[in-house]
Amino acid sequence: MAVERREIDRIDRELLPLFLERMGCVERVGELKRQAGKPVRNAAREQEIIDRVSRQAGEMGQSAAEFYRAIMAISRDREHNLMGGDPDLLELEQRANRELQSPGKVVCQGVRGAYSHQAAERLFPGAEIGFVPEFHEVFREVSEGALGVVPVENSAAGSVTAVYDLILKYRFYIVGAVDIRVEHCLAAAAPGEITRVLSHPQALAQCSELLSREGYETEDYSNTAAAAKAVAESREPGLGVICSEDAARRYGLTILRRGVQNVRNNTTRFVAVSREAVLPVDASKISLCFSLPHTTGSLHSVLRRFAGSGLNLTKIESRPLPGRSFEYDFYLDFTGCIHDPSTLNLICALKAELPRFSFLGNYSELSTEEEI
Ligand SMILES: C=C(O[C@@H]1C=C(C(=O)O)C=C[C@H]1O)C(=O)O
Repeated sequence: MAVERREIDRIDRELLPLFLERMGCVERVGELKRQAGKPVRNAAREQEIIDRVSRQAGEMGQSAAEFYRAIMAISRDREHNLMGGDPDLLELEQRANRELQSPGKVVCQGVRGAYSHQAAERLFPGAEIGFVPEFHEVFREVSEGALGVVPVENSAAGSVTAVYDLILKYRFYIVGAVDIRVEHCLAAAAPGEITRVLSHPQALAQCSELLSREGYETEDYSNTAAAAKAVAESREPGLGVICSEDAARRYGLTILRRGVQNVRNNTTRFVAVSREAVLPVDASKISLCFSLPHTTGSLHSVLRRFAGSGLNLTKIESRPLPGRSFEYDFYLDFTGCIHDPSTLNLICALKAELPRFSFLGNYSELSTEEEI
């Protein structure tokens, strides 16, 4: 094997100067494009190269194409880097507030005592919190300057797709995130036998084991905290509710059982949205969105850029574009800080190359553990 390894080393010694020479040419092409105000990416030229090397490489055609796609992605990143990046993003990175100014109004969906309310209090302690019945109303308030707090994902039930659709529609900035432990309890207006239980269908589903074991009748309600309020007001005997302890206490209910959800670790992630960007120096999570052309490997070629920059992807969600057949917007979270020059360069490159691209923010995430 030693002989072959020496051969490989020799080939690598010959490849490296060629690679560097090619990068030198790329830099000169990049400079000419900058002077001419031309975009970095030239898809037709790249396709020509891919077709040529695939043909010339015979049965290794596919692998050669893959190899050249990687080289060209590296070349484009170099060109973007030399061009200095997207002026709007560079300006935003420099100028955006490093800290959230004292939050004025904070708005969430539901009523007092809802899990959204807990999330808003964790994110913005001491702020004035308002409530609206629907998610789209939260976004409308944000367009008028409020901060919004909305749920995006539950560890058992998955993404809240209606909220992702609004995030993608409005493209406000995400300025914070928090994980809230969803600990349901069974409560009633007074101690005694329960026969019927009100709650949000999600909460009833999350407590299905207890409900069927006890043979309770169930009734859907718009919101867990609103159900708690209704039970407190009705005082109907035998009527119970599945809600948070906080909501039960808030509406003066008697807690009959705690921790009644099927799964012990049930967590919902909330994000804070704002019209204004806030980019703390120690922010650790970046969100962005874009759409992709319907071509083989288009998502892969984007994801490879993250891997190549050593960035860890934590979430990807695709949502259909309204009014188009099977075209999608992608929403992405990854760990990173926009103030890191190589990360900023990657975001600028993606902005220049991807349709419908938006940088949605850079923030830190509060975890449930910090609560205990
Ligand atoms: C170098 C260029 O810029 C980009 C990189 C390419 C490459 O590495 O071969 C090809 C096309 C462009 O997308 C160029 O336009 O030739």
